Amino acid sequence: MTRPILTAARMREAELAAPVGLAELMEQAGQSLAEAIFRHSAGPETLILCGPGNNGGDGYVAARHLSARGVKVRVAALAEPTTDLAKVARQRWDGPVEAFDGAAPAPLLVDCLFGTGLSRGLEPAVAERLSVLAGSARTVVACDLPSGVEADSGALLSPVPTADLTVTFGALKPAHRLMPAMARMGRLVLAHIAIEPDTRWFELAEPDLPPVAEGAHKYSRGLVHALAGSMPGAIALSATAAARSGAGYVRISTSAPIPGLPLSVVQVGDAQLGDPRIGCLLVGPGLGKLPQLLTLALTSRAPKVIDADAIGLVGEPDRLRGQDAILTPHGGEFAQLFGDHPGSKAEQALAAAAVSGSVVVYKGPDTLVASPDGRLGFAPPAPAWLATAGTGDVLAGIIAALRARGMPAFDAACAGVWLHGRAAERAGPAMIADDLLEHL
Ligand SMILES: NC(=O)C1=CN([C@@H]2O[C@H](COP(=O)(O)OP(=O)(O)OC[C@H]3O[C@@H](n4cnc5c(N)ncnc54)[C@H](OP(=O)(O)O)[C@@H]3O)[C@@H](O)[C@H]2O)[C@H](O)CC1
Ligand SMILES: [K+]
Repeated sequence: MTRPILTAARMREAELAAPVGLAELMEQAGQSLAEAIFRHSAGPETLILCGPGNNGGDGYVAARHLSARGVKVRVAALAEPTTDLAKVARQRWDGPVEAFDGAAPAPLLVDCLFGTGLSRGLEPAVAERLSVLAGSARTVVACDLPSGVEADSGALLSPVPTADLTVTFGALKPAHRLMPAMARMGRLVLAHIAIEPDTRWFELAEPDLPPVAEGAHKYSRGLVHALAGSMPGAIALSATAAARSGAGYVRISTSAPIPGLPLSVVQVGDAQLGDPRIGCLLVGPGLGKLPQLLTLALTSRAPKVIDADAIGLVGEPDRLRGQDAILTPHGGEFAQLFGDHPGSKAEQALAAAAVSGSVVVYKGPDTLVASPDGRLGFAPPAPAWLATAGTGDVLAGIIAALRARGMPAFDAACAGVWLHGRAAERAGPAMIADDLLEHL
């Protein structure tokens, strides 16, 4: 089940359109916050920091529910509530409210200072106090977002403590799955509240892979044709990854035999791109400066994955319109082809998909998959150790295989990114790209 993602503005629209009133939404938010805290740590002495807005309002509601469970709860307010909702929530909290400055630490800290309404960095003194209280707590829980995080871009507007648990409501926000904020979330719990998240942005989840049909043969299971360039090691990684990802048949056209490939990967001298059985072409890994091979690949009508060096040889993004292409750039390749588009990584990925008419896998510690039709997948956190040579070649091979197996381009890219991250988790921190192959 994928988790929906809404920007702060879309969240506010959804809240206003909800079948229940905002007060009821806040009650549900605060109650689920209390529930998640209690499940996570069974209620040690707790200090809840409440800000002036509705994020603070959630805090007062949670305080009431935790106290009703017998938890020793203290509330410290940064300022008096400024919204009607938060004022009511404050009034319904029947315990004392301390001043934020000077509030003593507690084993469990709940940060309800700011959420989606953060408009600038925290005052330095406030950020400093928050960091001291977080540092003294055994467990830090963030309400909706750790305070200081900008909900839509994932930027940190001031120093942000790392939470052990972040509880968000109704839908994830982009910041939950964009760096650097993603690294501050800890375990991310999405609490259900009565809003209808109508969105085509979502977090990638385990894919439904196409079954191997009865009576399948190697062509019907998908033929991946890879074009080798000047550095054969990279395309060998991609081709082996494609074979391990269920392609029925993997073929490499190369001007010289490539050693060390599985015997099941066929090497041929000429590209035969007119072969109607090709399920997906793969060009780019190890290509080097051979633009003629990209041009050759673009003469084919087959679906294609364009990766690595080939991305730098495209020239204008609209050259790819109508090519049924999946692009897999990392940050540098993305900037080279699409330039420095303003806006968040999410907006950049969607703009790139629109202008190129292609699915764009914008890789990084936070990886996005964008479709020209506006769908946007956000990858869950992947291990930092994926940042090693050759892992991009493996990803390109996985995606090419899934595309050749008949998955639509956007679904194949989303599934490939998800599987790639899980394979890295199983391979462990000492992995090199080659190790990924046995975990596919
Ligand atoms: N998701 C849901 O369905 C629900 C969400 N809820 C919670 O509501 C917050 C959003 O509440 P909102 O009041 O819009 O905003 P915040 O509580 O995040 O804070 C905004 C207030 O803080 C002031 N502000 C903003 N930045 C700073 C700063 N750096 N220093 C000081 N003060 C700041 C801001 O005023 P400004 O005019 O100064 O900008 C606001 O007063 C959401 O995150 C959820 O937790 C509801 O519970 C409903 C359900
Ligand atoms: K918060």
